[in-house]
Amino acid sequence: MSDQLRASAAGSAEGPAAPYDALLLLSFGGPEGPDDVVPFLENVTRGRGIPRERLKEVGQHYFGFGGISPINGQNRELLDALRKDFAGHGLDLPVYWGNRNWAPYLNDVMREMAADGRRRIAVLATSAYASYSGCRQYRENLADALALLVEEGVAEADLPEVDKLRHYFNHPGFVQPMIDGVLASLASLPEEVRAGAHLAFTTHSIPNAAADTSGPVEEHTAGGEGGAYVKQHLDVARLIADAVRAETGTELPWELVYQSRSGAPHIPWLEPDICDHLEALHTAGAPAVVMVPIGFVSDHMEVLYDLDTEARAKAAELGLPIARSATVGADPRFAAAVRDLVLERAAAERGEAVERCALGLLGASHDLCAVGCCPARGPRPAAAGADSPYA
Ligand SMILES: CC1=C(CCC(=O)O)c2cc3nc(cc4[nH]c(cc5[nH]c(cc1n2)c(C)c5CCC(=O)O)c(CCC(=O)O)c4C)C(CCC(=O)O)=C3C
Ligand SMILES: [Fe+2]
Repeated sequence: MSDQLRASAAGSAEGPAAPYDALLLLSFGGPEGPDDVVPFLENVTRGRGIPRERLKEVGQHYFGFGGISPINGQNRELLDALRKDFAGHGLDLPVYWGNRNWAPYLNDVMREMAADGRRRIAVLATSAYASYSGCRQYRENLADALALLVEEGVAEADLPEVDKLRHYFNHPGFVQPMIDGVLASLASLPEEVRAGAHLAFTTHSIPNAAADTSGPVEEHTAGGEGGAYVKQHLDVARLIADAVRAETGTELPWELVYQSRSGAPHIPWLEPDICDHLEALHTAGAPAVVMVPIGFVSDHMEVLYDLDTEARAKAAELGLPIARSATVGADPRFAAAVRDLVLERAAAERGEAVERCALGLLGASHDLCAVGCCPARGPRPAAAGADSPYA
């Protein structure tokens, strides 16, 4: 693009989202057909030390659904919802979408945004909580994409600046749709078991060591207690359980459990697993269970296979009535929450005082990840944090 074009595009950041001139939806990506499955899994697990057996097994989960992960379609729906919401509120902010592990790849979208003259990009990751996989790894992906642009000849001074929006696990636009989902799931259970149903809040298991070092250094723990990752999930679980009690007048027992464990068997990951939990609940005489996938933003493969296929089969085997509540997906309240996060951060970056919307006990999460937040196993550059090599 000519310098003149770049200058006029760069000057376009005015209005309530200034200094931002674009929003990037940054996600995981997933295969869209049988031929994509193996290369996708290779992208995901490169250098991550996942046993072959586990990969074969996960490949079968995808092949069972025709090799198609629902995640890309769900992100397209979220893109539509965001564009509708922005347009409906007079917010003139282009929305781009890029993934870590599958097309449209982040690297390509970053190149496109730079060519379009975007200079200051707000980034929304499709992960609501702190963890290496859900936060720092995305920041590393952003740094890699910027490094690639430099390799391709873009001057460092011309690189777009990227800011990752704060964790939104406790934003009402994320929590409220899940509360409604749990109420709907409860209503779907046979009436005679409803009042005694357990709420099984579930999220992705991660290695205990990664959980312990999740979030800012001051929140790190030792011995598998779980750091910010577990603390944030417990806050959301409590919020939803309290709201359900307020709505139904019944206090339902609840637990936070885990799913989708990967890695080598000798390395400890967060437990208990949802299937073991269902068995324990059944043995203890629980009449029914609602699985609440608070760890996920949409009903992607982890939800479709690990909960809707595997855990449901376990419950059927036990004769345990079960329901699974919806993730936020493209709920308009979530789209509105994203707009709120963009405007909040924009105002903060302009140096204005901001009111930050957050439920629960933890308060709004930080804007900028400090040095040592969710550390990687080895040193790798990460953008959009205090340790970023970029401006
Ligand atoms: C915390 C977390 C989230 C939630 C936050 C977020 O959403 O980001 C998440 C999401 C997702 N995980 C996904 C898929 C996979 N995750 C894997 C492996 C791993 N996930 C991990 C963690 C997380 N993962 C970890 C610590 C590993 C071990 C390898 C490593 O240390 O990196 C593997 C390899 C095979 C396996 O072993 O399972 C696959 C295929 C998909 C796409 C689903 C679809 O296609 O619909 C999504 C949204
Ligand atoms: Fe994963």
